[in-house]
Amino acid sequence: MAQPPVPLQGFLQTIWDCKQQELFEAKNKISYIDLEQQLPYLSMPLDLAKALESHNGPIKVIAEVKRASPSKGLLHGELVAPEIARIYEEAGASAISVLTEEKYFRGSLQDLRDVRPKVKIPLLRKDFLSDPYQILEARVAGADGALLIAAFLGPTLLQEMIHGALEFNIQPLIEIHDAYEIEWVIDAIESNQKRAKNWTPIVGINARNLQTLVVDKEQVLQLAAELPREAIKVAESGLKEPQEVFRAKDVGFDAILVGEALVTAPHPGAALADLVSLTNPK
Ligand SMILES: O=C(O)c1ccccc1NCC(=O)[C@H](O)[C@H](O)COP(=O)(O)O
Repeated sequence: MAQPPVPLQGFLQTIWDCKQQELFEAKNKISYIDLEQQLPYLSMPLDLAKALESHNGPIKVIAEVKRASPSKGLLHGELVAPEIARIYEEAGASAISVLTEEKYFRGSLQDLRDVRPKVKIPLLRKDFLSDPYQILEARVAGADGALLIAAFLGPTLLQEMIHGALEFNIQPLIEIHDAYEIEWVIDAIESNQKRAKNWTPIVGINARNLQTLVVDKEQVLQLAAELPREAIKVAESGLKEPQEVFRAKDVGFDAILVGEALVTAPHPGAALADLVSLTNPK
């Protein structure tokens, strides 16, 4: 099995090993070539970047389908992915993130397949991806975008995975969590923009350090100014309070990604509608 391209610690090392095993099994079940043969029968993905661009207007919300998490355990064990996805769309989500990781988040690619025909907004495959095969899997399952985590991939594999995603018309949400990783992202964007001229990069700053699982929301706000100007900016993790959403908008984020606060709310649709309307004066 492949070794991580950069030294990993804590949760990221654990999940690397787990995903390598899963990848090995998936490739044995269905080959890359068999997946690729399905491409001509798929419709073009929806434009995730366009859906998230705020143009300095109201902040957009990516609502997450999340049953469990490594940091909190079970959040909503009975959650039915296509049902909550419909609720999210009706409540004003601009896109939906579907966690497909099985062991720690209790998600699946089947969730993505089930959600796709039920909503008309873009879908993001949220997982720990390190092989173009998984991007192809995402595309075939109906995703429009895929999360690529800089800390998990390191600079070289990050560039290659972005390239792979763009080849399949999947828009990457490139996730960083510190200033060091911003350099990798800038390099990856520059090298891929030479190949994909009309590509609008989407960059997420995750408040959660994925090695330690510690959440630092202040750091996210400070890092926003360091991101490339042309990038669509997404603030991720731990967001719940109106004040946090206003501050995210003030420092230039286009969108926020919210999971736990929605799936644990008594009425996820109402909780999402509140978040969506906060920065929307209408
Ligand atoms: O949520 C976790 O505990 C977690 C642990 C390790 C790696 C990733 C993790 N979460 C993935 C995410 O990025 C979040 O699901 C997403 O940003 C939404 O966050 P939240 O609103 O705090 O559920």
